[in-house]
Amino acid sequence: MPSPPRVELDGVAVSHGPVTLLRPVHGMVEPGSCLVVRGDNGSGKTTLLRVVAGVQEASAGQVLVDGEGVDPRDPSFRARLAGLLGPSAVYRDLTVYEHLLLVDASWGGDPGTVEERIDEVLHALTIAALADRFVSELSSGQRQLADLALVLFRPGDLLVLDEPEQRLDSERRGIVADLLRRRVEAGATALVATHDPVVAEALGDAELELVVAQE
Ligand SMILES: Nc1ncnc2c1ncn2[C@@H]1O[C@H](COP(=O)(O)OP(=O)(O)OP(=O)(O)O)[C@@H](O)[C@H]1O
Repeated sequence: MPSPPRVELDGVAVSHGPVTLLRPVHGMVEPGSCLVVRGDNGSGKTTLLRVVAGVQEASAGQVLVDGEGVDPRDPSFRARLAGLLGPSAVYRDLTVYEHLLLVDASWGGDPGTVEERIDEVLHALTIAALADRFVSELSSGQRQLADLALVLFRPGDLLVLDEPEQRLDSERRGIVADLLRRRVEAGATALVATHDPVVAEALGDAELELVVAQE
């Protein structure tokens, strides 16, 4: 298995005309570590994570993953990335279980063990009882847990997670923080934006504090 990636934030900045979304950010996320991204509302956490995941372009600077620029269409980058950037797209008529089957098949998971692995991730996230429910009919917190299951089911070793604790009760926030910590320890590099000090403490090897741009 390749080692987890090193991520370099090399003066990454985003603006739209005169509006600054993200002031220049410099930093390094070491392989197998978790960078927690903090900052007030509007400081650019989501924007930074979107640039790292390749869904938004930087207007200055660049993100380097193992020394290479991010290309969201490159199959090897896509295979590495496991991103939570807002609610996932879902099929109205597929269950939680069926969505996980789809993700696993897309990334070449072993069909012989998939049932067991789905059980495991759903139990770990406390949503085993929801396996046969439509994703589109879950409560907002249940939906967040299902979205996390879809992310964790990808084989990627670059986790880019925007407020994974959003809409979760305090017990489940702890459970999610522990699960993510274990995933990093098993061989992943993570960037996680959070407003939750408990999640930040449990997960972060380092912190990056963003500051709201003054126009
Ligand atoms: N599509 C967009 N067009 C223009 N400005 C945007 C757009 N998306 C975000 N912004 C602006 O960019 C800045 C950073 O937003 P961003 O969502 O990255 O902040 P954040 O730190 O994630 O905030 P929060 O803690 O509220 O989630 C804000 O001033 C926001 O208004």
